[in-house]
Amino acid sequence: MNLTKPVKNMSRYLKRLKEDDEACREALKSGIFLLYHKLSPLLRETSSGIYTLASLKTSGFNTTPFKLFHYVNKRILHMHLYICMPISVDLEHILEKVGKDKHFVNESFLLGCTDKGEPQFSLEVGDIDRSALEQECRGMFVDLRKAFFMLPGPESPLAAKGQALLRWHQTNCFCSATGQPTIRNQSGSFRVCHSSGITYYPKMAPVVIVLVSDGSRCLLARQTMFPLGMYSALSGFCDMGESVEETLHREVAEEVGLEVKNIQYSGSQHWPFPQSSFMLACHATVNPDKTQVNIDKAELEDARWFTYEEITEALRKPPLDPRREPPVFWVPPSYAIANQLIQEWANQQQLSRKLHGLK
Ligand SMILES: NC(=O)C1=CN([C@@H]2O[C@H](COP(=O)(O)OP(=O)(O)OC[C@H]3O[C@@H](n4cnc5c(N)ncnc54)[C@H](O)[C@@H]3O)[C@@H](O)[C@H]2O)C=CC1
Ligand SMILES: [Mg+2]
Repeated sequence: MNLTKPVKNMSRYLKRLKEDDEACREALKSGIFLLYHKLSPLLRETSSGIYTLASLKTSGFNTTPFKLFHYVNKRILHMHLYICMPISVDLEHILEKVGKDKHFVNESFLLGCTDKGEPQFSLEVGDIDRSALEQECRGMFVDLRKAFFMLPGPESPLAAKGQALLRWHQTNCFCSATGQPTIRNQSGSFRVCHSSGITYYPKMAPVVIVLVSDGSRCLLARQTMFPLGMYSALSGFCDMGESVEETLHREVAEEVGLEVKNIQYSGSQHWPFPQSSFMLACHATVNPDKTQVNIDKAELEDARWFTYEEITEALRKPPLDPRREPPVFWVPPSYAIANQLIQEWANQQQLSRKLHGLK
């Protein structure tokens, strides 16, 4: 069975790998592996100075994305050209060199599939000497928060998913009912306690994130732990049994003392921080004559209404460069769903301004 051939029905194929241990072990032989050291993903710098997730193979060939830059409307678009480059050493060989048995790859977890049908896995190598491995793999392990700023857009969610799955398995090795070890299936889609019969599945914590508008301004807030100058949309974890709408009303009332209406769903995103959050993004409005914020100082450092002009200027700013001073006011980068909400709000404002003959 050649598992690297393009697969017509990717979802069915992945379902099979998730559920069938034998098929998953077979897929490992032709898989692509993302390595993590203490949950930090392995990145590689390409010849053009761009960072990418280092993907290793067991078959002696390595897929390396090469990127071209393209300017459209003053925005940089990354264009990926995937080419197959033979590498002198493969993952099994590397693992052997750093003292690991080649069967160590069986400890990987299934992440998904490339669009060419190649199965992707994440593997934690935390007990291996970090610098020896970095040297062998010609890459470096980078903290995920930092990696998010370095990786091209489409690679960040994959890096996040890989970390989330590894973290979940690391923290669910024992059954909370019996204290007995839990055993994973080959793909890592669940763990079972054979003593109690309980099956544990990887979990995400639902979080509602909402951009509140008063019609001409939007409300952004910052927590003390945010990077200097960054303001984001309001957010909060769902309590047990709550609907998205209930969480949204409660969080806005708790954090800024406002009453919202006209809730509109925008989109969702898996977010690896603080553990594994499932962000549900919405827009909502307040009555324009009831906009006085009453900040809960235990949760937020500040919350302010921002004008269309302030928002469009913040959106125009280039991605944050960690080597430079952060700007006085900036919004979360494009890989965060908060940015999508802010962008949508700005587009909506632009449209209604045009309709009213404003600039
Ligand atoms: N991707 C994005 O665009 C954004 C993502 N976020 C994420 O949303 C998360 C939640 O937003 P916050 O305003 O901080 O939530 P929040 O307003 O509910 O406050 C956090 C507090 O809630 C409690 N809590 C309840 N359930 C929890 C759980 N399952 N895990 C952790 N803490 C829990 C803890 O006491 C914690 O200190 C943040 O940690 C952040 O990573 C926040 C803004 C933007
Ligand atoms: Mg909050």
